[in-house]
Amino acid sequence: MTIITGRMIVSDPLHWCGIILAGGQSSRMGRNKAFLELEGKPVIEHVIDKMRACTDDLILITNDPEEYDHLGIQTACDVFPHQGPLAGIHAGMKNKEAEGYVVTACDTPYISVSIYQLLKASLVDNDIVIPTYAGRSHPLSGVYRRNLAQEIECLMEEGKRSMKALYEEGHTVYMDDFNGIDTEEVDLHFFNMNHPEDYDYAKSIKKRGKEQRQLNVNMIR
Ligand SMILES: Nc1nc2c(ncn2[C@@H]2O[C@H](COP(=O)(O)OP(=O)(O)OP(=O)(O)O)[C@@H](O)[C@H]2O)c(=O)[nH]1
Repeated sequence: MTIITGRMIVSDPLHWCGIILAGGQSSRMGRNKAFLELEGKPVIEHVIDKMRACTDDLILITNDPEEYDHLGIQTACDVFPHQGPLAGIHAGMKNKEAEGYVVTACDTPYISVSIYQLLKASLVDNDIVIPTYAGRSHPLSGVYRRNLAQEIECLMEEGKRSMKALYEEGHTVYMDDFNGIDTEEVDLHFFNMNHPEDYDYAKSIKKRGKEQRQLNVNMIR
């Protein structure tokens, strides 16, 4: 894949697959978060569009694949159902061959292609690159190397579901400097929707003018 940065075009040696995690319960939202409408289309379509712009291939991991048929992208089910996001990453790696994986949740309408490009560029000498923001690490916005697939399978078999357990299995680095990316774009990248109020907030973001927007950090993961 070719990456266009602010100043130059660089050739990316890795083949990248995007893994969209959509196997959760959406219990706090009370309905499937992926299909909430924002700006005339469901959140999942916003996510797919952004992921297409920074990967060579895509897979969506859900336990209800028929619901996503009409989107025209490959889907697969968790091999370890209802075990959380790490199981979704496992299923993505199992079903799609790639050298690097870009992960996202299905409830993040405003993810930033530029942030993912920075994370990808940092994977070269590492196995995992995790962004940190507002004092927290965000593994569901991370990038991962294929060589972790076996370790993830072992963790799942041992019933270890924590993303942090995975960090110890490879060379993990954290990124908190988003190098020239607009602060609002960074804020929005880490915005996700868990509760109906988060959805209301998401709808209000684009209605308000840029200068009036004040992202409520408490609403971020
Ligand atoms: N494939 C897969 N994805 C999951 C699983 N659990 C959560 N996710 C996804 O991970 C992301 C973050 O999930 P959460 O918001 O923490 O959990 P959720 O189950 O979607 O929502 P709640 O039921 O309200 O906790 C979402 O995109 C979920 O769809 C799982 O077991 N398998």
